[in-house]
Amino acid sequence: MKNQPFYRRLGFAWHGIVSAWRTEMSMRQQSVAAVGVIITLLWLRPAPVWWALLLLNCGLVLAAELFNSALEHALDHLHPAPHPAIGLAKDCAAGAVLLLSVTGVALFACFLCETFLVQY
Ligand SMILES: Nc1ncnc2c1ncn2[C@@H]1O[C@H](COP(=O)(O)OP(=O)(O)OP(=O)(O)O)[C@@H](O)[C@H]1O
Repeated sequence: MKNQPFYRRLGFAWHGIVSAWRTEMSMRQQSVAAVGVIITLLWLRPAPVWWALLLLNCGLVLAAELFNSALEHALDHLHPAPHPAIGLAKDCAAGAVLLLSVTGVALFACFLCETFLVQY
């Protein structure tokens, strides 16, 4: 399955995103939050640096969520029985999503402060 044509690899990646959307509630929640950020950017039209920072953070959260989901699928398949190492690995992956979500909220708060408190 290595070195497939580009359109097929795109299909595999799209399949992963759609599967995560269907099976993971947190993926759907993070996607809704990202859409909210995009709507806010389109509404307030801030400086390009805010677009870059906020879109980058949204992308990082969703990518971390996909990695988290990938790890869960692989671990559950390879070792279905409970084990402390499996639990710790899943907790670390969830921690990565949490950290990026916290930076996203902090960034969004800074953006709103600059827009509504500093400018007006
Ligand atoms: N096989 C296991 N052995 C030990 N602990 C586990 C195991 N599977 C899950 N856990 C514990 O349960 C938690 C939740 O795991 P689960 O696979 O249900 O993820 P989830 O609730 O779908 O998380 P997310 O919302 O990030 O997708 C893990 O973070 C871990 O602490």
